[in-house]
Amino acid sequence: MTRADEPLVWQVPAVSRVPLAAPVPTDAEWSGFIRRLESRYDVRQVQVDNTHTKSTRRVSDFLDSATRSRIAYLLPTTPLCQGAADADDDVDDNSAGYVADRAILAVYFGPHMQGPSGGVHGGAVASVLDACIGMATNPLSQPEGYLTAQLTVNYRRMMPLGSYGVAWARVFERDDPSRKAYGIARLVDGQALLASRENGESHRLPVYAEASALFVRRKRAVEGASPASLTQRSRL
Ligand SMILES: CCCCCCCCCCCCCC(=O)SCCNC(=O)CCNC(=O)[C@H](O)C(C)(C)COP(=O)(O)OP(=O)(O)OC[C@H]1O[C@@H](n2cnc3c(N)ncnc32)[C@H](O)[C@@H]1OP(=O)(O)O
Repeated sequence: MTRADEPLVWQVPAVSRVPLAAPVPTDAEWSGFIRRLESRYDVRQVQVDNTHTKSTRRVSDFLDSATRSRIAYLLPTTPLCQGAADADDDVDDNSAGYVADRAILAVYFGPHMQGPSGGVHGGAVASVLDACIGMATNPLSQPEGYLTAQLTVNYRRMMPLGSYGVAWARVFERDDPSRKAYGIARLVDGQALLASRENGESHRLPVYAEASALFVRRKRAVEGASPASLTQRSRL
């Protein structure tokens, strides 16, 4: 066997596990965190159909599995724009005209999202910011929905592994004739955010990353798709 025929063997040094700042939250801890966000920010968690049995599924499965389901999408209870559905509307009633233009995405960055030693992978951070702006742009996951055309991420500080992240996004411009929507998002430490809110502090929290994005609406709806199932529609 010549040297060229030898199988390539990667010499990977042993990697020691980085101790996390906070252990992976239990179900109770995670839902407690989400309920606190809901009450402080007048938002409600969107219940997504993640059963793989319906064509209505619109949840970002990739993020759901990457975070081991420690991810939550939250929308304002009071839409900013006109045409909001009445709070008592039936779930199937097309959720008429709900335009949020804002969204919050809560996520726990666990060991499976490691990038640099002790820090969250930049791709994971970008995905979270992208999904958050996507949610604000198209909160009902309409089938003729928006796709990311451009995403720019500014990484300001390394997000430590083992932290609760909260991203908030805002759509600041929609140009319907050209099917464009422009949005921004920021990622902060979720526990620091809640603590400052609950203590009535007004100083600005450190931003770990921020993004701006251009979303473009598809020309045609995707075949067979319909709006996402919002099982707690009446709470929005
Ligand atoms: C309730 C649900 C709960 C769960 C929620 C989970 C939320 C998760 C959310 C997850 C979200 C994750 C989201 C994802 O991960 S989306 C996945 C990643 N993105 C993609 O795959 C997109 C791929 N690209 C395309 O499909 C097409 O290129 C698109 C659709 C984008 C445009 O192709 P289309 O043929 O339709 O466009 P057009 O040529 O008619 O142009 C129309 C206008 O747009 C302008 N333009 C177009 N492209 C660009 C560009 N790149 N930069 C700047 N400008 C651009 C263009 O100049 C024109 O403007 P004007 O000249 O008229 O002024």
